[in-house]
Amino acid sequence: MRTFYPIVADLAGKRCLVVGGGRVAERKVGGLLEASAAVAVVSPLISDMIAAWEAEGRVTVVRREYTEGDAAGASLVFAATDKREVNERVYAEAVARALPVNVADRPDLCTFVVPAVIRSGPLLVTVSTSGTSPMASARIRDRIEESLGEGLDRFLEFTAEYRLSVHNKVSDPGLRRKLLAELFSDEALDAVKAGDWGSFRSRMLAQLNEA
Ligand SMILES: C[C@@]1(CC(=O)O)C2=NC(=C\c3[nH]c(c(CCC(=O)O)c3CC(=O)O)Cc3[nH]c(c(CC(=O)O)c3CCC(=O)O)/C=C3\N/C(=C\2)[C@@H](CCC(=O)O)[C@]3(C)CC(=O)O)/[C@H]1CCC(=O)O
Ligand SMILES: NC(=O)c1ccc[n+]([C@@H]2O[C@H](COP(=O)([O-])OP(=O)(O)OC[C@H]3O[C@@H](n4cnc5c(N)ncnc54)[C@H](O)[C@@H]3O)[C@@H](O)[C@H]2O)c1
Repeated sequence: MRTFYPIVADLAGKRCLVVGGGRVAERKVGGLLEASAAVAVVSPLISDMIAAWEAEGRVTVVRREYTEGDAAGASLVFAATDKREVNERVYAEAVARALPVNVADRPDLCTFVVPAVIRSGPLLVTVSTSGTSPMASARIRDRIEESLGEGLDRFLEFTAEYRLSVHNKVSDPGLRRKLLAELFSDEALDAVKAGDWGSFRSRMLAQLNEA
């Protein structure tokens, strides 16, 4: 089995090439837009969603078949056509340019795979089966999402601010660790899941005041 290395990439403003404009390409484009990438699609036909993103100026579409050279200037390359031979040519160009490449119908050729994700504010949970079982990744993601509940984004906003205050106010490393451990306790996460962490928040703020 291949063992992948996980990274969380900043693609804001980076040119990402998606070859193909169908269902799979649309999912990849959607994920790239969430990360504010500069997405270029090359495909004779595109889905309605990709056309809508193009109309909003969020995606550049070139309506023709892929030709060698399309990957110039890209940071990431996605081969997502329904033609195995075209996907292989996209792969070959990306490899020749030493670019990371994802090939929709060939996990063996992917130099990176795309995980199933949960986003909540700054939180990003990613699930991968190392290319072997994508639907399992999606279902396991769903289970994790259920276990977290809603409202984590606001809690994480609070914890980021609280953490900064602790760092600014408390110099003793032992006390810092104690305050932060309590902030990320099971009790807190359970209260967030129940949608009722107001009293927990007040208690934490009072503790910080006294520290
Ligand atoms: C997680 C997710 C992210 C995303 O795409 O954004 C993703 N696939 C998703 C869904 C999904 N994909 C497929 C089905 C139908 C059921 C099935 O066939 O199993 C479903 C389920 C559905 O549609 O619900 C079919 C499929 N997928 C691949 C092949 C090729 C092959 O295996 O040969 C085939 C067969 C095509 C054929 O029939 O020929 C390959 C890949 N798919 C991956 C990612 C990478 C491995 C991820 C990992 O490590 O786990 C990898 C290797 C490359 C890549 O695409 O990056 C996304 C979840 C979306 C969500 O968030 O809900
Ligand atoms: N990785 C995944 O998550 C995943 C999931 C399902 C299917 N697949 C595989 O991905 C591939 C695409 O599936 P789909 O459902 O998006 O297909 P689709 O039929 O919806 O779309 C195919 C797209 O490829 C474009 N295309 C065809 N020839 C082209 C060329 N020469 N240059 C540029 N674009 C070209 C078409 O215009 C069309 O937009 C299939 O091989 C499928 O087996 C992968």
